[in-house]
Amino acid sequence: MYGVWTPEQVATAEEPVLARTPEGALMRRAAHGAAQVALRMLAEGGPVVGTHVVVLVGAGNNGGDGLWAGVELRRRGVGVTAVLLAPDRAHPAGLAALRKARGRVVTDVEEGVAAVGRADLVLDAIVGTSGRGGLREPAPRLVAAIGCSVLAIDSPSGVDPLTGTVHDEAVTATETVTFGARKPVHVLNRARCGLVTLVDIGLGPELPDAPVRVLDAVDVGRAWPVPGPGDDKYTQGVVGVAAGSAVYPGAAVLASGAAALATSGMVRYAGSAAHEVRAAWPEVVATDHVADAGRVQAWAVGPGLGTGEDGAATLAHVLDAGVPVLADADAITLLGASSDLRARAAGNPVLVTPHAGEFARLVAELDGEFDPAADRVDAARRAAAALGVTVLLKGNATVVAAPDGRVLVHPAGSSWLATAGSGDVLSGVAGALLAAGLEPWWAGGCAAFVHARAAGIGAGRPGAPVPASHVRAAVPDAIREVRAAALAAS
Ligand SMILES: NC(=O)C1=CN([C@@H]2O[C@H](COP(=O)(O)OP(=O)(O)OC[C@H]3O[C@@H](n4cnc5c(N)ncnc54)[C@H](O)[C@@H]3O)[C@@H](O)[C@H]2O)[C@@H](O)CC1
Ligand SMILES: Nc1ncnc2c1ncn2[C@@H]1O[C@H](COP(=O)(O)OP(=O)(O)O)[C@@H](O)[C@H]1O
Ligand SMILES: [K+]
Repeated sequence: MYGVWTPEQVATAEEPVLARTPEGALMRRAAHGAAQVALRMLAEGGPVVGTHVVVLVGAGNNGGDGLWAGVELRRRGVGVTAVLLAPDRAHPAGLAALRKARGRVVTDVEEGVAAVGRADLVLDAIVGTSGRGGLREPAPRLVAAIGCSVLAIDSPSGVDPLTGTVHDEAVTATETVTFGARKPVHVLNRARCGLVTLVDIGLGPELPDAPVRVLDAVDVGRAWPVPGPGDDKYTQGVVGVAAGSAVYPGAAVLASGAAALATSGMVRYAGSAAHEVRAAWPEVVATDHVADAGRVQAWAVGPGLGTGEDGAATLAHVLDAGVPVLADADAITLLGASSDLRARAAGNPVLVTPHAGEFARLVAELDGEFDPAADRVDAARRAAAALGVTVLLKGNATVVAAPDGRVLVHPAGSSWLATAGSGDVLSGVAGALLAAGLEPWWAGGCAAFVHARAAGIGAGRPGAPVPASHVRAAVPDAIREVRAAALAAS
């Protein structure tokens, strides 16, 4: 597990470190780390001596990092051109050092555009953690001229460091090198950051508890339920899947199957697709109504359920059952439209798994601002607090927010999971984990992790779509992988 800190928290942590280190030392540490990454990137194309790097230098300390990194690159025989976007405000010491190292300094925008066009590598030192809003001219013109690899210093300029949202013209980095701590942009917008390298500049002891965390394979493997010698099918937790429908049985079949593959206890199914579920998964005990389903340790409710009276009655039944509940799809729409159902869920171990559209319906009747497009971590956290349930907001970066404020982010490796039915697979996996006793925040985080890995494995070789049934089929291999990681780490 690793932590992610807000730019504000990182700035606060920097203060005491700045106070006890010689002036400029922290920036030199950061710049040294950036230069190492730049040299590695250059070396991938052959000898670094004689290559040409352009540093886009903004007005703040981010520009200072870029200038000092340029100084180190000059010492390694790299040609360096610094393009100053705000010539009067470029970091004075860094600029003087680069001039001394015989780096070229350009202030004319046309000259800068031409230099960018000839570069082997661009260092984006336009703006870092203090960047706000869209890039101001002339930055967009220079960014638009980039045609080679880019190393973003701290964060890709034009992408909000706190939320990962993109404003107009922004840098798409091949790699990003960051300092002291990862910031939200690095997990919320992987596509813009590329590979992220973290350089230690000694902030560790000064950082508070991480407001956002990211699970790794070892965490997930350690948390995954494994039956012991004394276990039987009941003691491992029985999961009930309340999904439909006879017309569209796919959701029920996908969710039930995923539940059967995720943990080894028992799956019950209740709903109008009982016949189809039984045919596809003979091990699932299927009935038509939740009232006849028998005892379960958690319910996964919603996919294909319908949003009419029957669906509402089913949801009310499972929310009153006194066991953890995973609510997805139609169950989310029903919750959003009924304060009575929301009251039954609040304060209980409930995990809701909306995509963007379902999230909007879920919070429609709540007071306050919930805008995932502006800040998905904040939106999920507020929704979880307001509803008193754990919210897993789906998307390229999945956010899992508990009502007590804990947040996990799972950055997807690719976007192939955005395929019909893959959410039903996630429901089955997460429901099974709830039944096995994981609390909703962990169940959501572990399910999202294994779901994404299953998509990668199910696709076979990377670079092609993966249908939801292949994602489901790859769940056991994904579990094997995280368990192997946990065993290797112990
Ligand atoms: N405090 C320190 O000693 C350290 C700071 N570090 C670096 O310093 C950075 C933060 O430095 P600063 O706080 O000076 O701020 P930045 O350099 O991130 O940005 C501030 C400057 O960018 C301009 N700016 C803001 N938004 C803009 C936009 N949309 N378009 C164009 N220009 C924009 C502002 O007017 C201001 O001049 C970090 O990202 C990191 O790279 C590192 O060197 C580590 C140590
Ligand atoms: N752009 C994306 N990149 C990666 N994963 C995505 C992206 N968009 C959606 N997903 C994931 O795909 C799944 C889609 O779920 P959902 O929208 O409920 O689909 P369905 O209802 O068809 O089953 C979720 O796990 C979600 O996090
Ligand atoms: K930058």
